[in-house]
Amino acid sequence: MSKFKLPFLRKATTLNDYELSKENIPEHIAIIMDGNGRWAKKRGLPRFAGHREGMDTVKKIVKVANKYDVKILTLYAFSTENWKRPKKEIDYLMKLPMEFLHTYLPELIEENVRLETIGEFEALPPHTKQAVQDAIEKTSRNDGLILNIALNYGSRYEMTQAIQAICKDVESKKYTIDEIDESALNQHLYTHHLKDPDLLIRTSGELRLSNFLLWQAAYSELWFTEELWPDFNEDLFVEAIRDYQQRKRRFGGI
Ligand SMILES: Cc1cc(N2CCCCCC2)n2ncc(-c3ccc(F)cc3)c2n1
Repeated sequence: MSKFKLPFLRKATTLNDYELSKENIPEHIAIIMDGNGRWAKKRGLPRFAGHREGMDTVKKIVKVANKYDVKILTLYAFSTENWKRPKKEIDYLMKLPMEFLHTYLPELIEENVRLETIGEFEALPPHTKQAVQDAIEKTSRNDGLILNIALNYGSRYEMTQAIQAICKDVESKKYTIDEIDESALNQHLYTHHLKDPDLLIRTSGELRLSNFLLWQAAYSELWFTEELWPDFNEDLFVEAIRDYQQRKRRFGGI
């Protein structure tokens, strides 16, 4: 059960006791899928066993997001900081996209899911790029859930790249310094075509954003759970949405 249960809420025997209001489903949910290594360690398994179990949870949660009519699901699969991990682990992780898509692309197509990615795609290994690019093309005409995978993604890098692009635009007189506003920065982010996340979930009890969507999550509702990503499930997903629906969203107003 999540660590941050809202005390005034009626105690539910099961999450199914709560009706989710259909009209207030968060359009964009972003998830930091944390706790895979700890999941494996708790079971005396190698870390890659946690990543593999975590990949199965991705498949489950994509289905659940579709079931509750979420429009965009952004998943933090590999950060720019993850290159510091042991080579063996990186090599394993860089094969997961191919493995996921080899078994699950037909189902993504069947479920009308459109695959997208954010991050420095070109720096990924050729086999990873090939598998993902192929799946992006094969799902590009789908108009259902957008499954947006953050691969080699880092928010600070994303923002510095955007600032450099804006500086070049000013140098080339595309616009003046006074015309630089929030939308100018938005337009240069990987997520320029997506609405900001309404709800950001992080598993495994860590209470940090870890360089994920730092600009985009400025007004996102944050929801944390002690559960490790491989143990994340539909009940927790529904609990996060129900908590989101209970909160007043003010966007800085009163
Ligand atoms: C690098 C990496 C790691 C990865 N993990 C499993 C989930 C837990 C977090 C880390 C490990 N998963 N899970 C799915 C993908 C994926 C990537 C691209 C794509 F088009 C479709 C699926 C993935 N990619």
